[in-house]
Amino acid sequence: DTGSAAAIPINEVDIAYVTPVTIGTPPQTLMLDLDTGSSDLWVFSSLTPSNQVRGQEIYSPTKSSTSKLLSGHTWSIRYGDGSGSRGTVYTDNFTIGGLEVKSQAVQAALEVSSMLTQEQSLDGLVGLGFSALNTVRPSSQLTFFDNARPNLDEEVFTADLKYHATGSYDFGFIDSKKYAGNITYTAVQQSPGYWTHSLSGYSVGSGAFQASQISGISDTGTTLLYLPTAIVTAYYRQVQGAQNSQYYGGYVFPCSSTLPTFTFGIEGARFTIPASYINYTRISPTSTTCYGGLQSSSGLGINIFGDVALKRAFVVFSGTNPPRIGFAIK
Ligand SMILES: N[C@H]1[C@H](O)[C@@H](N2CCC[C@H]2CO)[C@@H]2OC[C@H]1O2
Repeated sequence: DTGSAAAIPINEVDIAYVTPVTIGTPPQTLMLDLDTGSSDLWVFSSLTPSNQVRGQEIYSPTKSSTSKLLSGHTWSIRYGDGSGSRGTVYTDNFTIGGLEVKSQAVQAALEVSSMLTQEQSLDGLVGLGFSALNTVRPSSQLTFFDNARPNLDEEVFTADLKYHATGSYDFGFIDSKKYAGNITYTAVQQSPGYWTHSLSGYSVGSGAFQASQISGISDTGTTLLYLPTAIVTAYYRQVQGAQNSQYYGGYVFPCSSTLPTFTFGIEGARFTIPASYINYTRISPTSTTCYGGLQSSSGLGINIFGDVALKRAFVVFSGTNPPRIGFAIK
């Protein structure tokens, strides 16, 4: 089997991407954030208090003839950005881009944080990290990818996220029309459950490439690129008027400043992020101060290769044994 579905930016600065999925019988369509940085599949639901729902589509298990309560099971998740949710668990038929998993664990939210209530275009998440991170208790549940794997033509899924445009996620096959040249693979450390791998180094603008193993996670659910402070300060030293603002919680600069590109290495391959991706957003609609798409990871305890980096490449998440991750120019 294979599947292929759109990855649609939810706002004009690509803060997150959503993908249409169907749940249950008859199918209920929700727009979910496919997130390689977590491993819970949870949705806004008929059980979510109405004052915590603001425009999201919801999953109603009672309207699905194939839903089953996973009795006695609960879940609770807290994300890196401070948002979170918790609830109960059903199994039901779940489809992404024509690929169906029967009795997928669908975690129905009983409570969501205010940040999630405010994200009106996001109806929930599909965790595509390793199942070891799943928070359902007393027995943890498998991700959509782990459930689908036995039926996939190839044990992979790919992410083709785009800058200010709709991209795609494919399951079970590698679409050679979506990239140029070769795919460069590198080893994944699957413990504790993220797609953890290393960059082989970086360069700022036309500067020399600094070879250095930088370990981090490729996370489609994180908007920006978070790297060690030394790298980030070297980058913003090249930006007129840049400063690390306590007030805005990161590097800001005059929107009119010229930004250098940023190149990261995967083994011997090089991926150059355009300055436009790093001139991420105005700090408010009328401001002339802009917030950077490259920020320091020092507060996170982990480096995160988020969408600002991933949207530069065609990325293959390979569930082979051992797992690996591949990057290609597109
Ligand atoms: N894996 C990420 C997750 O996808 C993010 N959000 C959690 C809930 C919605 C989603 C998109 O905003 C959050 O930022 C970092 C980490 O947690």
